[in-house]
Amino acid sequence: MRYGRSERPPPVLALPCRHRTRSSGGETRFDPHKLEITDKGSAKMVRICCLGAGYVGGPTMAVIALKCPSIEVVVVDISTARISAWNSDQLPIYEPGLDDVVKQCRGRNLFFSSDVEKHISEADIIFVSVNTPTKTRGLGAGKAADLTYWESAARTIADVAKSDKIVVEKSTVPVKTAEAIEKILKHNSKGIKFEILSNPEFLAEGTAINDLFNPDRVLLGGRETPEGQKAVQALKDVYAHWVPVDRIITTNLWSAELSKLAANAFLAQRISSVNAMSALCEATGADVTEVAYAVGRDSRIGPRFLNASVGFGGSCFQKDILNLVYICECNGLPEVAHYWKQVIKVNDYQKSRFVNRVVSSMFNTVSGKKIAVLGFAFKKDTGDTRETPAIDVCKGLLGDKAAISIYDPQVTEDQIQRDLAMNKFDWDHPIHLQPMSPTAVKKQVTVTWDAYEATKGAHGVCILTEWDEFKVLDYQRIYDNMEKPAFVFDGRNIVDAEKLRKIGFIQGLAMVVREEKACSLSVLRLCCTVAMDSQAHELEVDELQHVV
Ligand SMILES: NC(=O)c1ccc[n+]([C@@H]2O[C@H](COP(=O)([O-])OP(=O)(O)OC[C@H]3O[C@@H](n4cnc5c(N)ncnc54)[C@H](O)[C@@H]3O)[C@@H](O)[C@H]2O)c1
Ligand SMILES: O=c1ccn([C@@H]2O[C@H](COP(=O)(O)OP(=O)(O)O[C@H]3O[C@H](CO)[C@@H](O)[C@H](O)[C@H]3O)[C@@H](O)[C@H]2O)c(=O)[nH]1
Repeated sequence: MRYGRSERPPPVLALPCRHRTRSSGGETRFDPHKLEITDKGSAKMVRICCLGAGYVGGPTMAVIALKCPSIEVVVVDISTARISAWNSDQLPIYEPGLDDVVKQCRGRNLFFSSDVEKHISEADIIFVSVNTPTKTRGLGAGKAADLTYWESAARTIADVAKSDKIVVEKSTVPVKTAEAIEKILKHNSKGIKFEILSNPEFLAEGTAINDLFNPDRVLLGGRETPEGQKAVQALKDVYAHWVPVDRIITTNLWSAELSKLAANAFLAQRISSVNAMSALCEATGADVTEVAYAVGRDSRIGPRFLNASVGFGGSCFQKDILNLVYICECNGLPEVAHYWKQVIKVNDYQKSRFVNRVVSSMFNTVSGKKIAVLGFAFKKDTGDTRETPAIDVCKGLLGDKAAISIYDPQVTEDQIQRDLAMNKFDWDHPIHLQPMSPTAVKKQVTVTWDAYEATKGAHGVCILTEWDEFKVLDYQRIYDNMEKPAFVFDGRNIVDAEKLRKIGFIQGLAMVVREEKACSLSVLRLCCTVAMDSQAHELEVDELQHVV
């Protein structure tokens, strides 16, 4: 469970009491163009319901509630544990600034509830922000998006709706999903009108609140009919409460759906490009940080998303690119599918390259050696571990029989053990539907709440998440308490390589030995090819001898 530091589930609190303003028995009509409820002629508060109280639904709706005090927002979920957590002091996700936003509007115009049907039936605009995992079996397994949760949400909407609704795709979905959803909704509609909009979310975890406050753009796709355009305008009016109108882009439905997959593919492609370059840098003595900087100074390329790393993680990039690959294949575009597949392949290569470097640097075996892992989340400022590269790295090291000691400021032991035991793609299903207890809890893994404890007695340290606190650890203290030779492998390029080298670490921080020295010391070659970084240092011969 992703409950932040504490392993104790948050207390279950009752939903705050609400006073409904809608008069009973009155015929309720929602005019999406005016964005107001007309109940026998009188203006009423707009009601939004969001299905899915996860990393997207929770923060997005909290910000809408904060920025639009005149709109009532209810977030519902089939996981009662998640809803309880949203109603408690310990929110189910860690996101800087989120607590503050929720505190300001929860109980005012922001509510969390398990009563899915009630709130669907009362809402005017329904956001669907449920899981869209990668299919694990059947047609398209391992690539296509599993739309089970989306379809189930659509069927519930169709079943319980009693008035016209705007249904907004917030989840990331394959292009043309709206068409399928329309069929489900309209087939069951009993004369009720549904307008489907695509409004993909571009927030990144760890910066979600800032991203929502100041989005680069808000994308709205709708049908090119008068009704479709009215619905688009209605949703535009919601965002216009705080987003400058020139940042609200409107497109047709299919462009909006595809733009989301395209944006993630482009972002991930930059990371795989720089990671591929990091391999070449290590082979040639170039410094990938310097290369990325020089490349990024070209205004046509830009500096962001060029940090070489142990590989990208997170719930979106891999899933969405696999989905894109599948869509290309289905549309008879194998060359295009192949192109995007390489982004994933390079990412997998980068993770296994990291493991190989650790093992080969440490004299070709980590069996029985304690390896400290600093950082388990897929990036800093989140407790999210979905598809984190740390899972693959730890599994790789465990495969070589290492004893791993993990510290992450936001990830619990329970979560780590579950991640290391879970099958591929299982993590992306609602939490209460995931396997309850991991079948193969790793005895080789310990988890601590302290970086110094994790590194005590270790032979090597792997930095796998770029938490700011790892930059300012007392590395002299860490070194003093480690087995010697002490190795550091920086998978995020965050520590000062030169400083660590002076302390005495054998820096997994890419030490490339000059060929002439290495050839006379061929037995020492294995400790020359270390980690992922940037700086190509010359490893002194006496240091090499010391290592051995
Ligand atoms: N996490 C991100 O940063 C991010 C950003 C942009 C887009 N997305 C996309 O948004 C969607 C949701 O992602 P997430 O990270 O919030 O997932 P999540 O797992 O954190 O949340 C999804 C929630 O939906 C609930 N749910 C499933 N079926 C439901 C139903 N029928 N009715 C009500 N609730 C239901 C689950 O219990 C779960 O709590 C995915 O399609 C994802 O690709 C995610
Ligand atoms: O230069 C970089 C930038 C990122 N990463 C890694 O890439 C992964 C993803 O990072 P980031 O994109 O910042 O976080 P996400 O929360 O996964 O956000 C991405 O995925 C979301 C879900 O679709 C989108 O909404 C966001 O726009 C998109 O940035 C993480 O493991 C990062 O450490 C790198 O290795 N190098």
